[in-house]
Amino acid sequence: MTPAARVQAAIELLDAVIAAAQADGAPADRLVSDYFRQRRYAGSKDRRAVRELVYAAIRVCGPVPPGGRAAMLRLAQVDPAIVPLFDGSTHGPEPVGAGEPVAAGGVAPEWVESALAASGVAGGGALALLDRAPLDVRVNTLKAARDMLDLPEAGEPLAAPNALRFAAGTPVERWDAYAAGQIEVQDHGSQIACMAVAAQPGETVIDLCAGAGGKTLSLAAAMDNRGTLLACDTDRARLSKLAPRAERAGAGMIETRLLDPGKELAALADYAGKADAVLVDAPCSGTGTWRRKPEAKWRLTPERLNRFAAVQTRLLAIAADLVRPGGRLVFVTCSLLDAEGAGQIDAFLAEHPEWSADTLALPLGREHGKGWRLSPLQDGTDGFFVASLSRAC
Ligand SMILES: C[S@@+](CC[C@H](N)C(=O)[O-])C[C@H]1O[C@@H](n2cnc3c(N)ncnc32)[C@H](O)[C@@H]1O
Repeated sequence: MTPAARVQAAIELLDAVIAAAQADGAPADRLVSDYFRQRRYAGSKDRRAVRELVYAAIRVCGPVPPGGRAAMLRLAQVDPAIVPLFDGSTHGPEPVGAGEPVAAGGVAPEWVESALAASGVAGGGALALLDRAPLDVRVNTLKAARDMLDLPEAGEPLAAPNALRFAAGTPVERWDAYAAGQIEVQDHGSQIACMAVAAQPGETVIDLCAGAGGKTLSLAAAMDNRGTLLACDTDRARLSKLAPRAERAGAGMIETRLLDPGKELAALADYAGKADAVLVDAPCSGTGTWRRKPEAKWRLTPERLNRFAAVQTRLLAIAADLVRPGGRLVFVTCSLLDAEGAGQIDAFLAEHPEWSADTLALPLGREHGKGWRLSPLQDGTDGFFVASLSRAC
């Protein structure tokens, strides 16, 4: 592909990304893979270059752009080398027309930027939400120790005791240590959020929103595979990915339970008031994960945010019924919006006087409201809010 053809391909992909974001369609990485599956003539350098252009354009547009060309013209304002590639060549984009619309810059749609600013995330803190994320792995202590592991590349040891950092794109999933279950890909912030659960061997722990089990596997390692660890989710497809991962990790203790939305407590009646700890890694807007999915900023609407917040409130109440007296409830969202973090905890504590917020002392991050915050700017992690609550005996 010529450089101009790559720009045209990126424009077509951006059109698809913008449409999908507004229709709650496929994520950008899937659209990019599908695009190239139908264009086998594109080589790996072309694919990488087009992908870079697409993601760079998403990062430099704040509000939803009017179209792919407008998004690419915004990128051309930041990277002037792109301007001459609008050359009208056979597979390249048409020359720029007079008065052609250029997408607006910024971090995110204005209302989202305002909500972030009201939550203490503005300026460099907001811009860092769109940084490129490195690749973090967790050494699985059920199978290996960080200091003893022999990997093709030496990773940078991080603050979480089993975390190693590599450059983005490092092919860790092709390494023998990955196949052997000695390492798992997991953001450093996610590893630190799991530390807030303080899961101990022999305990009864419920991961209420386990998804494909990223945090469940970390809990199983902390519990040294001893005790009861129940992984739940309402999404069958996600939860079904956990079993093969658990097998690779040697985490035989994990049980799974598929829940019906609205009937969670009935399905968990055998655990009511019995869990030592319940982790609620709640569904959220994902403002803390824009480093990996920058187009998510265009998916968010005030209505969607309200829906996430309502589900979080409900999940907190469900989790509270599962925790034994003296036990703990850990609430996590990968969002830096207070509506999905500190605000949720304030509302929960106001409604549940028998609960109190614990003081957290995690190796990275800082207090935020009655919980803890990790941020891309200050901690080099995805953005997280974490709170640990205790139920009086
Ligand atoms: C942030 S994701 C979890 C990620 C996962 N814990 C990890 O570390 O990879 C939130 C999950 O909550 C699940 N979920 C949504 N509503 C739920 C409900 N009512 N009960 C349990 N899980 C729910 C979603 O299907 C999704 O997998």
